[in-house]
Amino acid sequence: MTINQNPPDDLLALDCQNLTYSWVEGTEPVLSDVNLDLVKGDRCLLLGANGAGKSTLLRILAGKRLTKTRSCKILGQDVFMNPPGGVVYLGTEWSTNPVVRSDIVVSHFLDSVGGYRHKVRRDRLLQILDVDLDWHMHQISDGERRRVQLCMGLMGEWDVLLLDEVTVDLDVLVRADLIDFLISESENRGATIVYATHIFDGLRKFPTKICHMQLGSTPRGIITWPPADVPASEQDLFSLALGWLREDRELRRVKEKEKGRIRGPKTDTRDAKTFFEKYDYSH
Ligand SMILES: Nc1ncnc2c1ncn2[C@@H]1O[C@H](COP(=O)(O)OP(=O)(O)OP(=O)(O)O)[C@@H](O)[C@H]1O
Repeated sequence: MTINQNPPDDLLALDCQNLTYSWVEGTEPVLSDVNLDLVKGDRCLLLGANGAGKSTLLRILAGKRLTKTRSCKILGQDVFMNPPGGVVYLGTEWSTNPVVRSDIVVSHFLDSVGGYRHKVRRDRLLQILDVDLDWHMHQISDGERRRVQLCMGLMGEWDVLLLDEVTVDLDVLVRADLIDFLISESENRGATIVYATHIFDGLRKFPTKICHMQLGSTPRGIITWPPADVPASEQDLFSLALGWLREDRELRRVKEKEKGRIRGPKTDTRDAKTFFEKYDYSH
């Protein structure tokens, strides 16, 4: 595998150096010395275990969290102090907002967020995402609501897209068409994408870069994908992720054990006995 090194500055879409972040000041950082630099047109897959820090990183890149380190730029601009235009962040929390679950018709909803300004792209996305403009937002499924979110987020001409596992509830056909659309956006317009996901089905053609997020850091840097030194038959994202996540779990266990923390069942069973004595499950 080859590591990406020193891209020219004018090509850099995303430049994040030694980013460190703690949720609560003075506590152990959840992100530590994270490095992520991508050139325009890159499609980067962010891989990591639950809790590794992927969402935290994407939210920081989207300018939603203030960090003390001033080392995070998109298209040459500080993501928090001087946020660049053309950045779209799509996360799962959107669908829990009561507004997007209210009795509003999809056509009105999309117009209210500027859909009329992007009619050609909006109509193309309506096709790809198989969205009915007459749906009512409070009467559609989670996956259908997700498609409306994607249509809303993608209809403008974004330069950088930060996707946080928003394809998990799409059916496989819509997901495959969406992946093709994203690939064409980066190839034809030089748009840059960072995509955090745990699902690797149908992603073979997607990444040009891979970043392994391990317990809040990026020990492997940015890996160019597909790797020139690995035969195509062995370029399996699922196996790669499985190997990395096993390694992460071992490392995490060692670190937690040093702090006296252990996951899973406790060795002392007194609490469990008390629990079963207290509640009668025989009927
Ligand atoms: N609001 C919060 N306050 C404090 N800690 C938080 C908060 N949100 C997340 N964390 C912690 O930050 C760490 C990273 O969380 P994050 O959501 O970034 O992980 P992730 O890699 O996106 O995980 P997943 O794959 O499960 O989505 C976790 O240990 C989590 O417990």
